[in-house]
Amino acid sequence: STSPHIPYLKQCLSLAEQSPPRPTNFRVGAVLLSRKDNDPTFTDDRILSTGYTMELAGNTHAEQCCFSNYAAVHKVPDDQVGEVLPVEPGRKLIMYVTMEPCGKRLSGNAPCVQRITRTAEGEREGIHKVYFGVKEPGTFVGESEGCRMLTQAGIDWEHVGGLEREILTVAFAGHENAAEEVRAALGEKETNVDDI
Ligand SMILES: Nc1nc(=O)c(N)c(NC[C@H](O)[C@H](O)[C@H](O)COP(=O)(O)O)[nH]1
Ligand SMILES: [Zn+2]
Repeated sequence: STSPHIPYLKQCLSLAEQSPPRPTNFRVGAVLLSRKDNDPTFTDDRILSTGYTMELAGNTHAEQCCFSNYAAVHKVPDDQVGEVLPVEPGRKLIMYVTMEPCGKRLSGNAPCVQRITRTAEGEREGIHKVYFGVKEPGTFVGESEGCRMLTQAGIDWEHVGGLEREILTVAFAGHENAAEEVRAALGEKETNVDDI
């Protein structure tokens, strides 16, 4: 049986496919939900928001749009989204993203890990756990920092395998040599001539 996380990653992948292809980033999709504790089949999940790369104006990331969409619905500025996310006993806030949240961005804009950690303030736990389908490839920032930074902030995370090829194919679509980058990111060795 497939993991119960897979349908959510597939929903994130559908979101990512709506992102305009660019050589300067990855096409990513994100879903934010509230989950009841000890609910192994996720029957009582409540979707709170979704987002995809460049859904909103400017050089925006999927996770950023997901939070920004929620903040807009609740009529607060983006940096106050933590104050309007639901705090409900016996429920946790969960984020699904096709790709590991960024710890550093070439543009210098606030990385998504920072946006995630900032949802916790005072009594509010904020985001409890992040599930993603691939670690960030080294294309832009080399060794990814996202997971280490989440751990440092006390936020749990988990890589859910099974959709890597699909997720990377969508993510790299705007890149010059997308197919080769997907293969490299999948860790497939180049087949050089003397190996044939
Ligand atoms: N998790 C994630 N969600 C996204 O929506 C997205 N576009 C990236 N991409 C990560 C990549 O590291 C940055 O896109 C580059 O570092 C360029 O930085 P900018 O995006 O221009 O700030 N990562
Ligand atoms: Zn990001």
